[in-house]
Amino acid sequence: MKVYFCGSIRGGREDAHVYRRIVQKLQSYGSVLTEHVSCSEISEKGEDAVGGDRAIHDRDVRWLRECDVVVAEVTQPSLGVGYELGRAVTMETKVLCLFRPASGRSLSAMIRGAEDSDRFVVKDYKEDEVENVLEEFFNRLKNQKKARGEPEENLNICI
Ligand SMILES: O=c1[nH]c(=O)n([C@H]2C[C@H](O)[C@@H](COP(=O)(O)O)O2)cc1CO
Repeated sequence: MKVYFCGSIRGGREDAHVYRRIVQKLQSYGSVLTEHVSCSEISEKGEDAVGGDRAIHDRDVRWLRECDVVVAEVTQPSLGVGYELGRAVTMETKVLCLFRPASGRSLSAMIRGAEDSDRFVVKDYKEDEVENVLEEFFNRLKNQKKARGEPEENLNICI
């Protein structure tokens, strides 16, 4: 299974340690295409990519098309993450958004209001619960897949 992880880069790197924790857990489910988002070496300046921002955008949109599921940490507001989520909705890819109310922030209505408890799931959580929240989500996906009689090794969760 291919997972696309979204987290803030130019929007601010305050939550990079949480992204690391999420990506570590996601790697137990499959390959994380955007592992770099969780790297402590990536600053608010973003990646120093050959081809610049165009190359970053085109690669990420290609990965979005390729992935089976999108997981986004949305506590730190980020234009790029919002854009990725909008593109994922259009592609009809399954999305999990994770938000920490303890931050004192209020999640955008365009994310919270997109929740449909199926294809677009928004979950409030506390940092120490993150592995359990992911486990619950991926177990549910597995069960949905089983119910549809899909083969175990191809966890394609675009419903
Ligand atoms: O250098 C980058 N590399 C990259 O992959 N992104 C993608 C992945 C992140 O989920 C998202 C972050 O967007 P932003 O930088 O606007 O916070 O955009 C964003 C940047 C910088 O904008």
